[in-house]
Amino acid sequence: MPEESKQVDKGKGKAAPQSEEAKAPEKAAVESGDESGSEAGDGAADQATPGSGSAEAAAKKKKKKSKRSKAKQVLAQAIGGNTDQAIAANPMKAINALSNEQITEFMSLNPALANELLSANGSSSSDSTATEAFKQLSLQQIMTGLATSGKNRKDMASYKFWATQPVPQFGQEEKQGPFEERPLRVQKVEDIPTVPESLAIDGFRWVTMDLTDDKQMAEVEKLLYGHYVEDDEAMFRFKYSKSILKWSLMSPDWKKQWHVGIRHGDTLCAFISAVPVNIRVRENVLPGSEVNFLCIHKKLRGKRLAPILIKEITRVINLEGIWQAIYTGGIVLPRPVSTTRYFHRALNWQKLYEVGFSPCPTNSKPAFQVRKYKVADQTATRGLRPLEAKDLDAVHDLLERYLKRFDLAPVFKREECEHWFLNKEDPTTEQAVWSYVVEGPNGKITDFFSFYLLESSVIKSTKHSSIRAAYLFYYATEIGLTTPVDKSNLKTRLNELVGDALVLAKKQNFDVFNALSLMDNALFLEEQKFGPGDGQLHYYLFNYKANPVAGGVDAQNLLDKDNLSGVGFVML
Ligand SMILES: CCCCCCCCCCCCCC(=O)SCCNC(=O)CCNC(=O)[C@H](O)C(C)(C)COP(=O)(O)OP(=O)(O)OC[C@H]1O[C@@H](n2cnc3c(N)ncnc32)[C@H](O)[C@@H]1OP(=O)(O)O
Repeated sequence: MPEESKQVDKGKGKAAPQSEEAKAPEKAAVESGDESGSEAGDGAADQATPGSGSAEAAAKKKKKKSKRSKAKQVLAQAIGGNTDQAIAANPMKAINALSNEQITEFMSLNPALANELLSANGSSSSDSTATEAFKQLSLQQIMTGLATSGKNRKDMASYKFWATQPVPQFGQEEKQGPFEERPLRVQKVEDIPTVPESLAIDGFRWVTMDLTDDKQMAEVEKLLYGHYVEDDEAMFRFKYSKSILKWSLMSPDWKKQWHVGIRHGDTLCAFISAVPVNIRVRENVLPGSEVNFLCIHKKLRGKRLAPILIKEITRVINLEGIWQAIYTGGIVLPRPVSTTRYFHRALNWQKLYEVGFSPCPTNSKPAFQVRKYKVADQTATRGLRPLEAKDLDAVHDLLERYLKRFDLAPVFKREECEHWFLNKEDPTTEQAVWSYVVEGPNGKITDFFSFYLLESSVIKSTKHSSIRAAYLFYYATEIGLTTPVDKSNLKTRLNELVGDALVLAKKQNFDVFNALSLMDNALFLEEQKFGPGDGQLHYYLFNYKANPVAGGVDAQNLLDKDNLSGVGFVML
């Protein structure tokens, strides 16, 4: 495994320092085996579960069983007596009886039971150190683990809100191969309430944010700046500037009503948003929405405000006659349609090291790491240049054809391509997106790629206040469009293009280049020195039951270079 495997993943919902999994994938694979024993698998991870029914599977099952009973022994030792009865009688006591070491051991031996205990603990959690440590471990496991394979999720009864929503539920997986994909709930606009659910808490009120008003945009920026997604150790937090927010939240046909806030007095303390997008799931195109920027002020966490916000954004979207949505998250909810993994490529290794983002591998030295991540001074692809307005028709056409390679992808109109990819020179706003095309000798656009800026605040460093991260956005190349596709040629071309993207990002002073395991990325991530992060990004569809889509990683969470990914949707 690459030595940068300890790198903390700062992707959305991301998390704990990983390392063990990356250093010893075999070990992680065993530990992540389905402890429940009863479920044949759920969701996306079903795609690659070899060996079931074989002697190998029987041996695995036996090993799991023995781990499960070992885990119970740990618990039995701590609380004494009959473990099952003791847990049932008092789950809190069972948790509190474990020392931190025992918790660690228990978590690794039996994450499923650990999560069961945590769920049983529910909202009545006390502040005891053991419980907190346990909870922390469990959440890390949830956020970094192989979610859809069954153990890093709560049991369905604990998803009190999500159990009521039109999303595929855990425990109701189809075992019989591909099924007909369809909406889960059919409604009429006239049945949708025209007013929001009452907040019923003194001093709180619903607001529609007017993001054309600079002051209100600044309020959203401030809320996210202080309270949006952080890593587990609270070292980094996503930092969306006003110009990036404007780019994200005001795409073609955006609707003011879909920028929903809650105020306490005058203060904006919660937010959720959506923009319209056509979502293609295999052959069906759904007029849909992309939901993002769900954020609740830290002081209001754990009060079940998130379900209220989600219901409200659903209502305002439904009022437009739109019934489906796509959203992503680092946490496991019922039920991902796909699970992708974050990868990171250092561009300014020294800075990433100084802020604690990239550790120096034990067998290496900082100087070596700096050298390792040095990129060329100049790009190498002939005909490569920044995207211009005159290229938009060609890029629209090329991207449309390329995205057809994937099972889950947006269907962009030309004006959406313009919005998402064309940088409008404006000295008063920060540039959000960088796009490049390759123009052949005959003037034909043969390739296109883009990346966008997302900074993270560095919360605990005195030396640096933020990390400038480039995120790989959409790309397309004619070389991927031959019939049949020549994978080896595609791999060579993507390596050339992404190699140049790294050079361009470095010139723009980015510190790190991030990408997920989606699209055809498995063809270049390792070659371009991207290291696996510890975060996963789960893709969800609201009110649509779809067969799993390959996320570009296999059952061991390793890049799946053979099957690549069916995800062609890049979310901000
Ligand atoms: C057709 C139109 C449909 C439109 C809607 C489509 C769905 C859109 C869905 C939203 C897509 C958003 C995409 C993004 O923006 S992902 C980014 C999410 N934001 C952050 O991580 C920022 C920092 N964190 C926070 O602000 C809070 O912790 C949040 C707001 C995340 C939860 O606040 P809090 O910690 O105070 O929790 P609660 O007590 O109020 O509520 C607990 C309930 O909320 C469920 N929960 C927790 N986190 C998430 C999450 N990320 N997606 C969906 N549900 C989530 C949780 O399972 C539990 O339900 P259940 O387990 O009991 O069932």
